[in-house]
Order: sequence, then structure tokens, then C-alpha cells
Amino acid sequence: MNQSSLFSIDSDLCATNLLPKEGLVNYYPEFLGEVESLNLLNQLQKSLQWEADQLIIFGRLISTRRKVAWIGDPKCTYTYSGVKKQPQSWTPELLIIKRQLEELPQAEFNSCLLNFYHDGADGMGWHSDDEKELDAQSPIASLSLGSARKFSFKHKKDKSTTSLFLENGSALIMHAPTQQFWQHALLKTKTIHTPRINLTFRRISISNA
Ligand SMILES: O=C(O)CCC(=O)C(=O)O
Ligand SMILES: [Fe+2]
Repeated sequence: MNQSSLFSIDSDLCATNLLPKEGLVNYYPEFLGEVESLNLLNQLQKSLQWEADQLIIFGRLISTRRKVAWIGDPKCTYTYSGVKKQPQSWTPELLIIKRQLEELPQAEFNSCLLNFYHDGADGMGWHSDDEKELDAQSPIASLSLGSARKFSFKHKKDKSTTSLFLENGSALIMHAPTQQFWQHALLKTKTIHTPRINLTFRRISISNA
């Protein structure tokens, strides 16, 4: 097998759609190196302001153990689970990562939601990233640092599911119209005792920003 056919097999693998229908999701393992990813996790854990996420469950406001940080261009306010958030400023490291990730789908992001999962007891329930401020045509780029965790998609109508492990340093691109037809969740796993940070780079519509 020559070099060019090897290359085309690799790029085909990267471009494989993880969903069987009504959406497009691509997975890129080793988007960042192993050591670089763990260093970035430590640095983000220390340098950002993390706060509990707030969810309304059965009419009651619940604070999560999982922590969140919201970064963005100055006008990118974002209502997440009913709570309006003002963004923290981009750090130089996050701007570099943003530019690298923008090259995968050839799209521009203006904001980033970070989630800190202390261990496998922290997770995120079924939802779609379809808040009204988000540009529904823009892809969402997810970068995972630290412990590999199981991430699942569930089709809104036929309830079929598909799952993968999001590994340290991996990127996952969710293209439109994935959010319209699929929910996703980060499942809890008792056997994981080490942290993970996930960054989802998003685009807030200019008219709302
Ligand atoms: O932690 C993850 O991989 C998923 C996070 C997520 O779905 C979100 O931030 O909307
Ligand atoms: Fe999400």
C-alpha cells in the first residue's frame, strides 16, 4: 500500500459520521497530545472561575456538583438551563485552541462552555445544545481533557442510541442538524476517580450577541 492510499484511509476514518441519520458527528482522537492535554486540564482548573451549574428539576433550583465556566467575546451572554451568564474573557491558551478547532469544520466560534467533572460521579443528563441564542447552523466543537468518559446520543423520535468514549485530547464535532434530531449525555461511571474537563466551542448569533 503506498503513502497516498494510506492517507486517504486515515482521512476517511476521521470523516466517518458516528450517526446513522439526521445529523453529522465526527470524532478526532489525539487532536491534542496526551501530555499537552493533561497540562491544559491542570492549568484551566486553576486559572478559571468555576461555579456550580444550576438546573430546575421538578420546579426546584438545584446546584450541580459538576462545575462550569463560560468564556466568550464580551457581548456573548448565554442563557443555560434558565440562568443568564456573562462570559469570562478568553485566555491566550483558549484562543489558540479555538483557532485550531476552527480548522476542523471551517467555522468560527465566539464562545466556549467548560464543564469540570471531578470524577465518574459527575455527569450531564440528556439534552440538546439548542438554546435560542445559539446559531443553529453552526457546528459545536467539543474538546475533552483527562479521564475518558462515555458519551451517548439518543434519537429524539425513535430513541435509538449510539455511544463512544471521549478520550484525553480528543475532539468531537457536532454539525447541524444534529441538535435538532438528537440528544446527548455524559453518563456517570462509578469506576472513574480522576477529573475531566470538557470544552464546547459554540457560536452565539450576532443578533443576540
Ligand atoms: O462533557 C461533555 O462531553 C458534554 C458536555 C455537553 O454536552 C455540553 O456542555 O453541552
Ligand atoms: Fe451538550
